[in-house]
Amino acid sequence: MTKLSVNINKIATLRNSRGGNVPDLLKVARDIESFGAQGITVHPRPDERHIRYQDTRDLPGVITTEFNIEGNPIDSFIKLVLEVKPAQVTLVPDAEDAITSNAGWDTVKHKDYLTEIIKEFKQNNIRTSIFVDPDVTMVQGAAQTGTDRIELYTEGYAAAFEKGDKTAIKPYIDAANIAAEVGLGLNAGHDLNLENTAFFKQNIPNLLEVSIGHALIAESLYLGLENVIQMYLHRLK
Ligand SMILES: CC(=O)[C@@H](O)[C@H](O)COP(=O)(O)O
Ligand SMILES: NCC(=O)COP(=O)(O)O
Repeated sequence: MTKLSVNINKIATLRNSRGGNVPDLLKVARDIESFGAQGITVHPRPDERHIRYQDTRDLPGVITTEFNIEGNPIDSFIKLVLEVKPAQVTLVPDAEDAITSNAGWDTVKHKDYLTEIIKEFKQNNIRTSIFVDPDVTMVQGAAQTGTDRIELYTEGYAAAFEKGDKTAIKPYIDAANIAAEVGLGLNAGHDLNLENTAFFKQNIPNLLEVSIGHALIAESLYLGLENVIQMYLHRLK
């Protein structure tokens, strides 16, 4: 079975846009779990434009499924993760000014750096995952760092799939096979949605977990809008 971890960054984006507590991030996280999702993912960025560091501290008090914290391991992030002790930390090499994550790690170039950070997280019983492109060398490099898992960066697959190009799955299959060979657990995420997730799951062996946020929240709006408009119309009769 592949677990679904819902990334709630976009709920925080909406909340922050008005400065109050609507929608209530903690309530949404609990609801997501009660609807069956097996995990909650957050990606606190240094500018706290969506998830705030305080959200990350508050969530473990209300959620009961797997908590996954993603981010670039700058000092404040490392400190936060060691304080919160989530089930899993996913290391992502995103620049501070990036709109969203846009590349995986160069696990060969950053081997020593990653090895040191991963060791510290693992000593604190936190499972580690590294965000990587579907590149065999990068997967092999990840194995050298001692990480438990990798997360395959699926933006390339999602973009090609949208254009009708299903051959883009090929490097992901190769990467998944190498991951299994070298003993790495496999996660995936970025731009997965209701259209492209089933094909990905059907073709990728040993897929343990996907984290999905942006599309899932947009789809929830589309699929919920009709119901809510009817409820308003009823009140306005
Ligand atoms: C690591 C990754 O793939 C990202 O999708 C990320 O977690 C989303 O972050 P934003 O919500 O800031 O775009
Ligand atoms: N790790 C990927 C993630 O958490 C969600 O990415 P996206 O669905 O918001 O693109």
